[in-house]
Amino acid sequence: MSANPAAPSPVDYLVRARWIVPVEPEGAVLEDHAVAVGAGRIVAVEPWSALRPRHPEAAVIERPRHVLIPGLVNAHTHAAMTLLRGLADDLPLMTWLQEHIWPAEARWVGEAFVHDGTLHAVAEMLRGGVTCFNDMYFFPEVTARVAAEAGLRAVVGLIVIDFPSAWARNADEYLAKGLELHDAWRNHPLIRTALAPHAPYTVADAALERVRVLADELEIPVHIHVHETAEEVARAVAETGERPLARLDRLGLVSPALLAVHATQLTPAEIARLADAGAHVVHCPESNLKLASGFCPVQALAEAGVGLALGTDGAASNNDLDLLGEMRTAALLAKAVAGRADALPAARVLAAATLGGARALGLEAEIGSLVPGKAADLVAVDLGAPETQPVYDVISQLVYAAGREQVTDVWVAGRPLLRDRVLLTVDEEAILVRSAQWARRIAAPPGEAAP
Ligand SMILES: CSC[C@H]1O[C@@H](n2cnc3c(O)ncnc32)[C@H](O)[C@@H]1O
Ligand SMILES: [Zn+2]
Repeated sequence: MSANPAAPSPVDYLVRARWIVPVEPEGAVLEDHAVAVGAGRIVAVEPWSALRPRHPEAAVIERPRHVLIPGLVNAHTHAAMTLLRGLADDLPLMTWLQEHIWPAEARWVGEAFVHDGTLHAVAEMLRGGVTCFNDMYFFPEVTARVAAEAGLRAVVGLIVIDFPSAWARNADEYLAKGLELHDAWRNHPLIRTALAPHAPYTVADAALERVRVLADELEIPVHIHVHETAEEVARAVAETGERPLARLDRLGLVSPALLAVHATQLTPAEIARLADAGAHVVHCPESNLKLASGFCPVQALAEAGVGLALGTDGAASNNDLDLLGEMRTAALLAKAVAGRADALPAARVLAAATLGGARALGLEAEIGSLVPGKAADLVAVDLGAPETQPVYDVISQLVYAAGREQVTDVWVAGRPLLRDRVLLTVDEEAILVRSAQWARRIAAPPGEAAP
């Protein structure tokens, strides 16, 4: 595969790996191939024996025990919540949110919290092979700045929620500030925006209508928690007679722009409607399991042709930002839920964690697979350790046996951000010091200063 043979593009370096899994076509495995990278883009993915003679001057990065995959796309998270990891565990969603997380956020969330928490998340995600994350949190301009400075991609949520926070007082102000943010970052190569109304139960119709109009006008995605639990749906039906997804549909939000996060409660008619509309579901299996929220029917969604992406959710409900691990959980859980061992096979779940996320975020032309012309967002995973040997099937090894600690190198737009497990653009030690300081303050009893 080459970009355009008539006009050869300049090549800066070649990454040669034992295996390359380009994700397009799904399930393909290339042995002893290399990716040629020029000006931050993939110029070619070809056998080493063909590529090297054409680019004898190019620098070479050899990864002889590794598989090279596209950067992972974490399609739903709240990055700054790394600072609340482990604060409140073993609770159901609404108790967790209302009695623990929202009070903690009301007390602690500000620019410094979002800066330090997001930086911590960026370090964790890069070390796990995530090169793009779709975020929903307060102070999104801080999230955008942290991601841009670290050099990874972020889709930053223009959040809306019907309660005041340190960032905005009401839906009008959330949206006004979101629009400012959208304008400020519109030409940045790594940062995009999405409208991010929190959930049907926290955003009124009037604001959701404005979200729909803005999404159409700006041509950006709409990212929302929906049908996360049976309780959410039952309460909406009891109060309004309408299921939340039906309400979103009535307001014009069920469209190709929709990222429906969680979606554990779906009737066959709702699955058909999501498919018909071209909407996307973001599956967050570990958060759903931990909060006992329910099971997303991924096999039924796949059979209906609904686009599937994968997310970790925040570190306060997961409790990690490990998308490689999330792939494994998703694949295993799908089998248990569908009662079929062939549900969500390894190649399909890898596609969900890469191309599926890229598609949901409107970034398919740019990222999600190793195809000439796309950005060089690459991840090398070392399969040489005993834990991942012997190798019969590389993709199965990656999904069912590999751990994120086997990610050795990460490039975004051709720029190395992790080399031999060392972060190159963020100061890991300083992050850990800051996070420990936050934890001491947050854990201190109210009224007492942190030790
Ligand atoms: C408006 S900023 C995002 C808001 O969402 C909260 N949150 C984190 N995880 C979940 C979840 O699984 N369901 C619903 N809301 C969640 C987070 O704490 C922020 O307040
Ligand atoms: Zn969430």
